[in-house]
Amino acid sequence: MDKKKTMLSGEIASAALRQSFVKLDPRIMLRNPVMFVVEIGFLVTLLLCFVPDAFGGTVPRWFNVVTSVILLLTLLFANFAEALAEGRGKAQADSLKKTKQDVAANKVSSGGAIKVVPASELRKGDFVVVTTGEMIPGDGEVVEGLASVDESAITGESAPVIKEAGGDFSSVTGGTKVVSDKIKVRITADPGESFLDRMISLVEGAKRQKTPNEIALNTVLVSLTLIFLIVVVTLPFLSGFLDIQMEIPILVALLVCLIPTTIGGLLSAIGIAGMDRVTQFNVLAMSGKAVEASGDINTIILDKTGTITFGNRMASEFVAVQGSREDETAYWASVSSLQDETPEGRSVLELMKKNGFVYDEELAEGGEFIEFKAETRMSGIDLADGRKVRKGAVDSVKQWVLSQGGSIPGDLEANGAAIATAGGTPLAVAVDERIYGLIYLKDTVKPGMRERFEQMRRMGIKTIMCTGDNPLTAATIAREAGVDDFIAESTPEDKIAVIRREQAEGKLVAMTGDGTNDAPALAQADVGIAMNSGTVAAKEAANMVDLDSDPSKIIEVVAIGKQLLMTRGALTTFSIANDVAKYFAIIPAMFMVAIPQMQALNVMRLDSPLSAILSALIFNAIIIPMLIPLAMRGVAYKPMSTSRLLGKNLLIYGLGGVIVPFIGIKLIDLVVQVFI
Ligand SMILES: Nc1ncnc2c1ncn2[C@@H]1O[C@H](COP(=O)(O)OP(=O)(O)OP(=O)(O)O)[C@@H](O)[C@H]1O
Ligand SMILES: [K+]
Ligand SMILES: [Mg+2]
Repeated sequence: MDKKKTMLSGEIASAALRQSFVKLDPRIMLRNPVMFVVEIGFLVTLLLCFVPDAFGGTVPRWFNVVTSVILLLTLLFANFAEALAEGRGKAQADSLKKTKQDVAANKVSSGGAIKVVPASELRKGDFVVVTTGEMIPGDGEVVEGLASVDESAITGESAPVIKEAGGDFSSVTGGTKVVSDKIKVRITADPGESFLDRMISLVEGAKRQKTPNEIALNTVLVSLTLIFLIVVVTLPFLSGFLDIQMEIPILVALLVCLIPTTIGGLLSAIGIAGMDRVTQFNVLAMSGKAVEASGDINTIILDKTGTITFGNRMASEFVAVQGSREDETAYWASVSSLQDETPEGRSVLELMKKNGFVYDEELAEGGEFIEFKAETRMSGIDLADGRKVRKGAVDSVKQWVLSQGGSIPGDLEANGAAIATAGGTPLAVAVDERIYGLIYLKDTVKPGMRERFEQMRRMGIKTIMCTGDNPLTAATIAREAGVDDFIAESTPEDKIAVIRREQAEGKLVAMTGDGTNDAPALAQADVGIAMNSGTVAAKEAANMVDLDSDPSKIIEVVAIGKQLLMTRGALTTFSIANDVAKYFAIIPAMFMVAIPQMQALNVMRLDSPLSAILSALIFNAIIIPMLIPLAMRGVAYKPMSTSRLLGKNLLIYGLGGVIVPFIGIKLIDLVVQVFI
């Protein structure tokens, strides 16, 4: 495994080396104005190698040659950084493309007959049947049946997952394989628009666009470059008054040393590597902007079930209320769940069997199934004989019973509260105007949640748990998990409202979700992470998809985003501090010959003007490859508030940025003077 990895990185490195030359194309270079200026400088000194007196100068030819070589290396180093950062994604895209071979699909025609067609002919709305051993030919939703599916081609996770009709686990992805059973799938994506297609273009960086942050920083870098360009261009005129001759190659060297080449050369590598870190973490970010936004998040909205708790809310007990028996409660609980395909619904039937209670399955025949909806918080069945059976959130069922003229058993409230205070979810069971009892749905808080939320607090992030559950259960779980705030009995609309409220206060909000009812909120959030196991609607609304379907990963995504922003900030600080130091190395050297008093400014005691300039230029070049590992890996990150982080980084990278070049240039000067 390890061997394969190193071989791969060897391949990536050699491909990146090739790319470094390809990227010298001025049309590509133009996208990075700072490095484009270096390229122009390189062309000027290159010309001087062949025509030394093109501008009437007297600089020795060897100096032009050496300067050209250093400038070319500077360009190649910057290109190599970018190509290296792009490399892993390209390699991953290649392996995904292999998954995307054209498979045969069993298309169900309108008459019901099955016809084998190439997957590329499938369109949105088509139906296909997939059985054991077959590849799922396109993205879609299971409309019939249940199957275990091997999604390792996409998620890298080898354990198969269960896909079934109805509920939040119905979406399937083209390119994954059915390992047992049979499902009927409604295709939801046209060719070329599938998840796999999107994933390929994402990891390949084909659609990579500069993020708003990058554009802003780029503008600053271009402005700095322009300022130094003006300074350097006007320098010969100024020095003309002092009767000092300014040489073109020296001016080029000065310009390159002064403009922010370090960050200019590493900027795009930092962004690509940040996105790559998210991908390696098995989260697909639809844009670099989303990754950056996650670094600035102030508030995280999490749902309770499945995020903070394990989420396999299982019926664990039937609790009768005044006037009913346990077996009656169990009986009606089961009838209401006969066609309820949610995990909660199925667990009711399982508990029924386990406890040896019996129910009449035929009772449901001819009845009308009432599907669970987050809005109503109830599910059930309208029987053919006219009786209406419901189970659901206690409050909702109470309202429903009251609206039909029924009354509420005296001990319902207390029994429900007992379950809720223990962290469970009580579901009331009712037939027409009578409430029979409660179903105790059990769920547990995932281990380590408290520590995670503590970490978030140290980062200055507020956590809000939004749950459809009742206030008592919500309060218990919120307390156990240690979230900052919670909202109970929230509908999908409430989730959007919370997000909007936070955003109105100028906060950036992240949220995770998996259901169709989460889709609007996922779209409203600045960072919306959908679970890969979730519905198509959720995945389309979100700007990230977690392939592992682990909602608590949002916490690490935020950390990666923060690390990206910090790395960029740290290297920008370092780069600009560097340039200041180089200024002091070069300027005295340039004037030293004509004005001996300038020697006082030669604080670094560099050997000669030419060696001083060359040393600064060499340092300017090699600092780029030396910082590639840091740009790719990101700076070390510990959870703390943004302002403290900023202060700490300014100290390390600002001060370091001033000191390192003095030492580096002095050392290089010691070597260079041997040769000249
Ligand atoms: N299958 C079901 N039948 C009837 N009622 C249900 C069913 N599933 C859940 N409920 C009730 O509806 C409430 C809302 O459930 P839902 O799954 O929508 O919560 P949510 O908004 O997703 O938040 P969370 O995931 O944190 O619970 C639950 O608290 C429960 O009382
Ligand atoms: K520079
Ligand atoms: Mg839910």
